[in-house]
Amino acid sequence: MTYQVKEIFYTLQGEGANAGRPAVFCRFAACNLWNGRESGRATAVCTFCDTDFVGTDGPGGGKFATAADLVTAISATWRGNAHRRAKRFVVCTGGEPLLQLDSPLVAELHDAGFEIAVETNGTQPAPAGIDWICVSPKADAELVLTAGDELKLVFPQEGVEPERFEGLDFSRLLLQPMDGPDIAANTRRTIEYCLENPQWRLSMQTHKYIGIR
Ligand SMILES: C[S@@+](CC[C@H](N)C(=O)[O-])C[C@H]1O[C@@H](n2cnc3c(N)ncnc32)[C@H](O)[C@@H]1O
Ligand SMILES: Nc1nc2[nH]cc(C(=O)O)c2c(=O)[nH]1
Ligand code: SF4
Ligand SMILES: [Mg+2]
Repeated sequence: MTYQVKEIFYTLQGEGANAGRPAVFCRFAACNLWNGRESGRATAVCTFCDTDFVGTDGPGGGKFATAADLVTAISATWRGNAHRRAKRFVVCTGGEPLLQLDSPLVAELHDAGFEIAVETNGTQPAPAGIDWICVSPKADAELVLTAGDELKLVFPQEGVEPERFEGLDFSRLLLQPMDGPDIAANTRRTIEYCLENPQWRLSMQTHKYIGIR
């Protein structure tokens, strides 16, 4: 299969329980919950997206004919020194990565020594073998991925109480303030929610505050 990738870059994971960990980000093009165009935002299933995932024209982006080709590009983007305590780490995101991340790509990434994380909206099944699954449910989208390493709910979302997700099989429950015009108020509300409901922890988008990608 041909993989369509918006961009590939090396940075620190900014969000969630792995925040601060060096990673190659592979941002797959396209999403099933928004077409990515501003004109379509208001009528999309997911309306608050902070990301440009349209096309294959970003840094390191392109169309990759095989899993091996894509892994060659991801490997070339990793620039950490080898160390016994630090495996190479790739975060597959998008757009919606589970529209494209398949078993051959999982196998090639593992063969190249990568630990694989995914950031997903949870509407698609995941291929076996992914090492870290982060699901971020969207209010109006059916959730099919009900287990993983972290559930990271963007907060607040109209019509969604975090409680809805507490019975699912996730190791960590995280709330991430919704970025946009109300980020200050959303951050205060998220902090207050966690203080009152300590089964939830705060996930900040730290990269936005420290000025990295
Ligand atoms: C751009 S999405 C791509 C992966 C996947 N489509 C998803 O939604 O999880 C990456 C992460 O950013 C979060 N996100 C998107 N827009 C956001 C916003 N305005 N504020 C806070 N988090 C946001 C998503 O919920 C998700 O956890
Ligand atoms: N530094 C950094 N961390 C991130 N964590 C999740 C991201 C995403 O867009 O999926 C992201 C991102 O875009 N940059
Ligand atoms: S599901 Fe993810 S990529 Fe798609 S529009 Fe929403 S936040 Fe953006
Ligand atoms: Mg992002």
